Amino acid sequence: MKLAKSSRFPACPGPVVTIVLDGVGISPREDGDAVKAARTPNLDRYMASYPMTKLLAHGTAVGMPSDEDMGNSEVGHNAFGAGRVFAQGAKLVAESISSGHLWQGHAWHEVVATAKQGGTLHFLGLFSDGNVHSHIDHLKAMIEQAKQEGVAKVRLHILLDGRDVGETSALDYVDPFEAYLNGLRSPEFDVAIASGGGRMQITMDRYEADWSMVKRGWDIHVLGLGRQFASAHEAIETFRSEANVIDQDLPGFVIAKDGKPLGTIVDGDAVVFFNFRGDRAIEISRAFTEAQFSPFERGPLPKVTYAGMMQYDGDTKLPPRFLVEPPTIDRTLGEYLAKNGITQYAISETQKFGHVTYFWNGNRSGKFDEALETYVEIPSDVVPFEQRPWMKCAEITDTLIAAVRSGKYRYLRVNYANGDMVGHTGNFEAAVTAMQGLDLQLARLIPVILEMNGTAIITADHGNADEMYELDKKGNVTRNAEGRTKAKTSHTLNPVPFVLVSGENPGFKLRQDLPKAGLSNVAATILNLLGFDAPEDYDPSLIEAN
Ligand SMILES: O=C(O)[C@@H](CO)OP(=O)(O)O
Ligand SMILES: [Mn+2]
Ligand SMILES: [Mn+2]
Repeated sequence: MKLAKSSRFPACPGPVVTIVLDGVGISPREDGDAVKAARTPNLDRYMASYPMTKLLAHGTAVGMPSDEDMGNSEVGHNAFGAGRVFAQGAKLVAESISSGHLWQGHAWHEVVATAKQGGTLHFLGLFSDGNVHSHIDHLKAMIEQAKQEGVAKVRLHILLDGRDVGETSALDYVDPFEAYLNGLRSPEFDVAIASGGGRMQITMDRYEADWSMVKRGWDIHVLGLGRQFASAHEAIETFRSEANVIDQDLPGFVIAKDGKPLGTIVDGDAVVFFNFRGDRAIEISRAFTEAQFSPFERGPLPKVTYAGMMQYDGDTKLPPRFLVEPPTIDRTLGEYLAKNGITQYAISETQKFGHVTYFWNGNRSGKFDEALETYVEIPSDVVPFEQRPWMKCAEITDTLIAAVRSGKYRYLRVNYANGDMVGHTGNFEAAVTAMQGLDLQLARLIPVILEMNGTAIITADHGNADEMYELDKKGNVTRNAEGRTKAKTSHTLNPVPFVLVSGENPGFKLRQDLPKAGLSNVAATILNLLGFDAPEDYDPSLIEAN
């Protein structure tokens, strides 16, 4: 994995720093765009006075099945880190189902065999067609296949979305799904929703930001401990009438009959966690599979056959049993740099820490070279982010500036969570504040990078804060009965900025002949800035020598 010194690009004399503004895209429209509405004089100045282009950050450009699919942090950071586009989880699972490959694997056979010995087959995961973490079609295909293979009892544990799909769309999924289950049910096939709750309340924590979420999920799904309802529909309507929360924040619920939960998880059962994306799947997978486990009190661990939709961590091999082979993201930028003696530094706050480490390195939680790599996590607040839209951007910047000044690192990367995490709340004012907080940090950080003779790349992994209003099919802003705009909490399909901030006469310019450039073109660019030629099969660099 030796990198060739470039004959065209001299190595940047100072550090090269990639700044990922998570969820900051470039929208073609004005209304509902918190990025444009925010007063960001510094970002505006960098965009106006340095070489800038737009990068594709959604759809096939990042390995999603179609160009209707928005981007997300996993596919975005995988593309940054790998310098190439790999078919991603969403696509691999869909293909594995349509080819029938999934049903032929060991994992599926073991799951079905367990259920046919008298266990219940449980499916647990994010219940929408967002295609960021999961897709409801994958769930349906598995239920139908289980029935066909003679499984007698299936229970569903549904995590309500409202983050990758409309903020209050849960019933649009639940109601037709109940009708679908009615069609499948027979004297030989008992299938029902057993528990659920909002994805930001239970089960889907990530990067150990808040284990209490996973504990709440465990109690609901496994132990059947929680507020009881006759149906998911009733639970959703009741919670909505009691508190003004969007789907992702709905509390957990247990479906019960005569006071008895419909589907606790017990010895001899099989459990499939049907999300393909790993960050928010790792903690619950650990809870189901680790014999020694300290993050929370599980009670006696039920002996179940547990399978993940994919293997979520290539380093820890978690979970050991999985239905679809994850993409083989190899020879990443991080690995090349490590093998060529280049020092690296990665920093973010908890909510995005794994994005610049685990996702960046092709879904591996470890390092390539302990001695050459420093990873820093600034603990995130555990509050609704519309209450603290600045999040930890100032603290991240304090620490990053010290790292840049130390001169110890040739290549640094940072993710600022604000545009994304606050964008997901659907709160327009908070998203504007988030962008303004971020702008102040750029004004602190960039001059230090330039003072150290370095180069900064300002970019993003996908859009989010750039569209805060839901649009109808014709592209018009939707309004509720009182005439207020309806919030859009999900990512967008918009491109993202790529700004190259360096000292005078850098010796290179942006190429003009790459109209379809995307996030995967960034890695080769970084290698060129560090004075190396990129590997042959990396997507082309965005710069050319003067
Ligand atoms: O919060 C998340 O899990 C996703 C949206 O589902 O956002 P991101 O891809 O930016 O991490
Ligand atoms: Mn992101
Ligand atoms: Mn996001």
